[in-house]
Amino acid sequence: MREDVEALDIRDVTANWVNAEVLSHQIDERIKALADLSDTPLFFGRLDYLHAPGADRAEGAGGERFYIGRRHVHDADGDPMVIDWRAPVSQPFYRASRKDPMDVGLRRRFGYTGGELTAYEDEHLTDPAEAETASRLLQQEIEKPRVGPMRDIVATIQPEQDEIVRAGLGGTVCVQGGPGTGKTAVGLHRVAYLLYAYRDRLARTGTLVIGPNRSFLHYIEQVLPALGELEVRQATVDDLVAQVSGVEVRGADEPATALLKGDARMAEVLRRAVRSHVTLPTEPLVVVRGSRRWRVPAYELEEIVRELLDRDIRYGAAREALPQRIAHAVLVRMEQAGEAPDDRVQDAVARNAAVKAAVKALWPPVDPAKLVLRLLSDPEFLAGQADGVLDEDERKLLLWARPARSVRSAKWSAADAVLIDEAADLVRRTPSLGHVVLDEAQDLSPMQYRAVGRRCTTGSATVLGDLAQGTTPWATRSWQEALRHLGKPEGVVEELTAGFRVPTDVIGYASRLLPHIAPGLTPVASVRENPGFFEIRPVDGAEAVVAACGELLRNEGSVGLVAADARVPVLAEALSAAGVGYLAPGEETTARTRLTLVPASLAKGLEYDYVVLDEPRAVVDGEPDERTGLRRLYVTLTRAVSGLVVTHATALPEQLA
Ligand SMILES: Nc1ncnc2c1ncn2[C@@H]1O[C@H](COP(=O)(O)OP(=O)(O)OP(=O)(O)O)[C@@H](O)[C@H]1O
Repeated sequence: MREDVEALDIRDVTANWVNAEVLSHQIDERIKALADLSDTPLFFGRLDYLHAPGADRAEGAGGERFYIGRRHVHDADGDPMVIDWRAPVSQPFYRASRKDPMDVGLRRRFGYTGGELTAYEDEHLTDPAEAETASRLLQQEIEKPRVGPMRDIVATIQPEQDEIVRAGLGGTVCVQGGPGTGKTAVGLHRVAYLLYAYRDRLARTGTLVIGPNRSFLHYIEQVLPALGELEVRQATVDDLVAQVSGVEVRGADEPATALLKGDARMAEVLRRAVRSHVTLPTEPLVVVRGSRRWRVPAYELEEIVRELLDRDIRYGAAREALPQRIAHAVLVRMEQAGEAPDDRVQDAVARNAAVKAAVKALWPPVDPAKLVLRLLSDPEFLAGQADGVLDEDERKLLLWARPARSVRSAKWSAADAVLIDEAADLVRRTPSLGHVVLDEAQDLSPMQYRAVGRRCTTGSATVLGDLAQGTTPWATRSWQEALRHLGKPEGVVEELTAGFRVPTDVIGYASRLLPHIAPGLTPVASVRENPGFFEIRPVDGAEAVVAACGELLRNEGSVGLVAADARVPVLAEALSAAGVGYLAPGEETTARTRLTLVPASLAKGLEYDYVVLDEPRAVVDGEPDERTGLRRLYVTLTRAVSGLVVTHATALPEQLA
């Protein structure tokens, strides 16, 4: 297939050089998408249907056999050899069961070792004599040592995951799932599925994956390209709002201030602040044209302004409509005086200096950043807009101690940028994408949910998160509430509880924290057969922690040394002193360097084959309050795939007892 594309000769088919450039770009992209990936086999499954799908199921009608793979492959005649895993015909590979065989007689899974076909496994779903067995290949896949960035899971997507992956584009899905239940994997595969099933629509509107930080985005960035999808944008919420707000984030807020700035009530304050720029007219408007003067009385101008204020349109759109509305009022007067003005006259009146001046006075332009600057600097302005919404203490929290002089010199915080983004949307509607995947959603503030929501107003979203892993002061308390802030109250909440990452003993230990951090959540049930390696080791200093890393590095796979942010420098020094090389989160492991030193604040969403967790007490104490500390600890305890060593010199938090 690649050779066919490479051999295309487009010299005679393009009318001009622009067409030729566009076509040759498309061909390059196609060649890239068809690249061979070493270690990635073309197919991983086979389905033998009892009848040809879609055909008459009369007795004697022949069955059909399909190979299932990462992408569609056809032979020289154009006949399919491998069916894309996302095609409807492939669905039984993930969903068929003995209870509902979906017309499949045989399901075969292929196992590979380094790209070589080394095993297969058959299920005769309609044979009553065959006993149900767990898939060895699935077990092997899950137990495989982890190295490098995240991989796709197309060969082993589980039925409950597949339901989410293949949910239609129309609806918003929210997935609550404990650590390692495959939320990120499911979200990424869902994008790939949607791009397949709704290619044209999404090609126009676009898709976006939102993650918590750069290192996380690096960790997941290769999954979609491996599935042949190269066009999906990945960003953090901060990246998104930075683009619109145009301000550089150089400041930080106290937790209480950040909490308030992220509160949904700020949206109302901003709405009022934007609208406060509109003034109702007190003077009539006089337009001079030639020898005639046309007068629109103040009460009529007021009607026009009020009507625009009542309509559900953006401030900027109303501002653009206002000159024509006024011109129309002038035209009515001209007609009453016996003139016959046409559209051109109306346009000319709309551009008349007097009309322009009136618009400027009645409905002045609003600069979103300047507006937020004023709210945070001017106590009287803030009090006017926040009346009945924020009390006096709250308003004090918002006001800068030293008011900024200009947008450029202000020390904007991340939460300020979100406020500017909200204000910008009040002035001009944010364009909507077709689908947005929001990962680690539990850490978003209501205002951040709104920022994400306005990027998919006419599209849908996949929201992924774990209430127990919320570590911000504004962490999500309920998914229904989050969906409301997102503007998708009709979104459906699903729960995943089967754990694919963390070994039984380790998840059992970490789950002791659940009653303290998220009572009511179902603990994760590990599907790994290997109980994993788990040890709690009292140590007397950083050297002993480094020694524990050394021991674990004797195994295959990656090792993560996870520690409270404040302990990272000490451990970095100890590692260097011992001559042990290490990476930062998101950097790719190599054969020589398989150890990553992970600050607790960046551990979320990542995983390592073996983990040394340094000093749990320090992880808890590194957070402003105990519940957040215990949640951070829960995150750090649940990063290991094959084994965990907890090292500690001070007493462990009593909640782990
Ligand atoms: N069906 C599956 N088959 C094989 N591996 C799977 C499957 N589902 C998930 N995994 C693996 O389990 C690990 C955890 O998945 P993932 O990171 O998506 O979980 P998560 O729920 O997002 O975790 P966290 O809450 O920690 O962010 C990954 O290595 C992923 O590839």
